[in-house]
Amino acid sequence: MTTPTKLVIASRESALAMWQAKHIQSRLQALYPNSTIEILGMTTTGDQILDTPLARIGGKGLFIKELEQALEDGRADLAVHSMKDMPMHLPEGFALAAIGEREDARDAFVSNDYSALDDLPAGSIVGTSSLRRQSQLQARFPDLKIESLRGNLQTRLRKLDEGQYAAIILAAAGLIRLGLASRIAQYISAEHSIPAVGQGALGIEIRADRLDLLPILAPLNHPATASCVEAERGMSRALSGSCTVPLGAYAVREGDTLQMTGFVASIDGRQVLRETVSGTANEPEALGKALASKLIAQGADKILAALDEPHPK
Ligand SMILES: NCc1[nH]cc(CCC(=O)O)c1CC(=O)O
Repeated sequence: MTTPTKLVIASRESALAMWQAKHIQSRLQALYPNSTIEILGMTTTGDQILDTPLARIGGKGLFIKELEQALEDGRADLAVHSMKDMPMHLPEGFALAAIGEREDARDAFVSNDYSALDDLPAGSIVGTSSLRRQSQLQARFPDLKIESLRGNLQTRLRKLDEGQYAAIILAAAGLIRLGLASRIAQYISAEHSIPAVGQGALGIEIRADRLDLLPILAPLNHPATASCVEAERGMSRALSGSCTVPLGAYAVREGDTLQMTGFVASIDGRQVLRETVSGTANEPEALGKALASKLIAQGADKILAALDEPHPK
């Protein structure tokens, strides 16, 4: 392997994306002290459309397309993403070079007035644009009112502080990384709110033909996290999941074994299917598929098909 003279990291410009890019920059700088490691910040379509629920604007690809363009043009060598924002199938010509160690994967309850979900009075307005969070929350608390909440982390916190919501639900990982863990009133257990596929993990994307980068980036891969996230993505792929369907999966690795829970729900949370599997960490994708098959046997395909039918508004 030749040590690179220069590496350019493409990143979105939100505070969290920049934290993630700088984290990878300092890891690379420590590995390759004689190289120049730069960050190329850019705005994506997903950052610009802030008033529409993600499920309606077509999902995850919107946050990564401009970064992939920079990889394509050679303006950047690698792009850093939250694995949660990565589509289940990368566009032709791109590949994941590494998956970094997972931060806390749980969802967080953030409120200025209440210290736990159980304390919210009936009718309270909770902000989230995630169908996954919405369906799991409504299943437990049918009397809460869910309202859309978009924007980067800072924007979402500001909207909470302005009083539009009694509480909001965010990924704990983002808050922790930005030094905002003190805003978390309650960590919601993965039992109660199964996290999004890949939540809390970072992905390093490259152009598929840049084989030269594989050995350079390999030390950034965290094998235990990678097997968990590949298993979760395997389930989602088998159910053709995107952020337009209420679905989640969470795998934990112990030794050579993965233990994994997944769910599929109707948006109102009235139907929630949940299954658990465990198996070898060597074949994570297959384990994810096995979990999907168990969910399909329970009727997951019918729930997902119903989501495709036109519904009001
Ligand atoms: N969808 C936006 C997004 N992408 C990644 C994170 C959080 C950090 C992570 O999962 O790595 C967030 C914010 C959130 O869900 O609150």
